[in-house]
Parts: sequence; structure tokens; C-alpha cells
Amino acid sequence: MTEAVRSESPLTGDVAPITDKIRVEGVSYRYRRRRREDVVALDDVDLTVGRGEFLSVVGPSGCGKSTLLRVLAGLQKPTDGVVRIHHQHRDRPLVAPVFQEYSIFPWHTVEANVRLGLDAAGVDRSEARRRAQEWIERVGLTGFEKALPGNLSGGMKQRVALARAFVVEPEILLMDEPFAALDAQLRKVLQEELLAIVREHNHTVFFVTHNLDEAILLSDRIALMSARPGRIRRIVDVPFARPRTAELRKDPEFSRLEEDLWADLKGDVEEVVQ
Ligand SMILES: Nc1ncnc2c1ncn2[C@@H]1O[C@H](COP(=O)(O)OP(=O)(O)OP(=O)(O)O)[C@@H](O)[C@H]1O
Repeated sequence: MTEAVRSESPLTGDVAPITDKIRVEGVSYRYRRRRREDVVALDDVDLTVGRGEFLSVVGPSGCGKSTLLRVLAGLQKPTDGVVRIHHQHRDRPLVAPVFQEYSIFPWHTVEANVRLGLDAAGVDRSEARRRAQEWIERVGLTGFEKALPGNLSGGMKQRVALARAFVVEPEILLMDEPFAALDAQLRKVLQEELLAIVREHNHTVFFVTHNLDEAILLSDRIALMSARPGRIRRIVDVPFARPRTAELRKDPEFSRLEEDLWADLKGDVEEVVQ
């Protein structure tokens, strides 16, 4: 077994069991600021994500959800602790992030944006085109291959960002509120599409959201974070079988779980608002 260790912290020596895809051990993150107090965004976070698991993280604004995602993406190094990620297929990228604000290049066409990761990996040009086209179709952007992002709606831009992540066939999708900027209807369409794609490709997903309904529909487990400094205060199993569709929302157990999660989060959210 191989491990990608996303930290320079010393290893504790034990090895993640094969079923754990991601292991976050005692991770803290402190933003250092000149002449102002440091911000402790994460405090001693422990968390595991199983192989092929869909784990969502919810918590009040500013509790460190995005920081944790960026640490997992290797974009920020934890101040303390260690992240172990089991990299199984060396020919595939370990992670692909998708952010709320699309993060696609405005000067590239839709096709070039989707192909970006494949080009960077040196995939043969015609093969890259073929794979990009496949995903452009899959996310409903056929006919827009040569369009520039400036001519696309927000929903279409986010589809480009999703296709760009899916096309490289990452082992882990790191998604930071990918549907937050979309209208409610489009959000529902893309949630269902994501459910289908993740099922087909057996991705491991780390998903940040503010939306409890979205977390319940999509996830195997939900991690609730406390207000800053962010800690994991509770992990909840989502008991619904897969495949799931939006119909699941009509299940009384769905509403009960949503109420239960909200009862738990409410105090922290109100504190942040005040
Ligand atoms: N570059 C930075 N410098 C200083 N503080 C920062 C920086 N980036 C984030 N923070 C602070 O760290 C804390 C955690 O931020 P983070 O964005 O991870 O939270 P979040 O839970 O994702 O928030 P939201 O739900 O509002 O997106 C917040 O208090 C934020 O203000």
C-alpha cells in the first residue's frame, strides 16, 4: 500500500487500514496575521473518509470547512497534525477540487477548460478531446464546446468546472459548496447528476456544504463542525440505501434527520450571526 502524506509533520507510525481513503489526525490550522492575532481555523481535527464514501461537512460560517478542504487538497499545510491519503492508482490523479466560484479560465473555450487537466498530464491530444467531449455531453453542454465562459450562465460555468474535475478520473473529489451559487432548480438537477456519477465511478467525495438537505441526500456520513476554532463535534450516519433520487426527500425519516441536525447546529449558527 502506498500513502500520499499531505503534511511535513512526523508520522505516527501506524498505517491506515486499506478501507480508509483519507485519515486526518490531530490537524490544526492557524492563519498567521501580521500585527494581528492569529486565527485558529482548525483545532485538533480527527476524521476519516472511507474508500468510495461520500462524506459531507457542515457547520456555521467561518468554522473552517474550506480550510480543511484546502488542507486535504494539499493547498495549505496543517500547522499541526497529519493527513494521510491512500493513493491507490498511480496513473490517476489523487484529488480534483471543485469550488463554488467556478474557477475556470475565462480565456479558454469550454472544451479547453475541460481538457486542462488531461493536457497537463500529457494525455494524447485526440484522446483528451474524446474524453473532454464525453464529459461535455454528460453535463449537458453539447453545442457549447467552443463557447467562452463569459457567454455562459453561472450554472453552465459550474458544469464546466464539474466536467473538468470528472474528466481526469480522480480518486477523490474535493467539493467546496459547488452548487451554492446556483438557483434551486439547477441545484437539484446537478445533485441528482452527481449522485449518478459518483455511483458509477465509485469516487470518494469530501463535500462542504451549508445545506443540510443537500448533505443528507448525497452523503453516507455527515460531519458536524463546531464554531471556530473548528472541531468535529459529531458524525452522523445517513441511513438511506442507494441508489438515491430526489424522491428521498419525501421520506419522513429524511425530515426527521434534517431537524435533528439543525437542532444540533442551531446554537452555533446563532452565535456566529450575533
Ligand atoms: N487567509 C486568511 N487569513 C486569515 N484568516 C482567514 C483566512 N482564510 C480564512 N480565514 C479565517 O479562518 C476561519 C475559517 O475560514 P474558512 O473559510 O475555512 O471557514 P468556512 O467554514 O469554510 O466558512 P464559510 O462557511 O463562511 O465559507 C474564518 O474565521 C476565516 O475568517
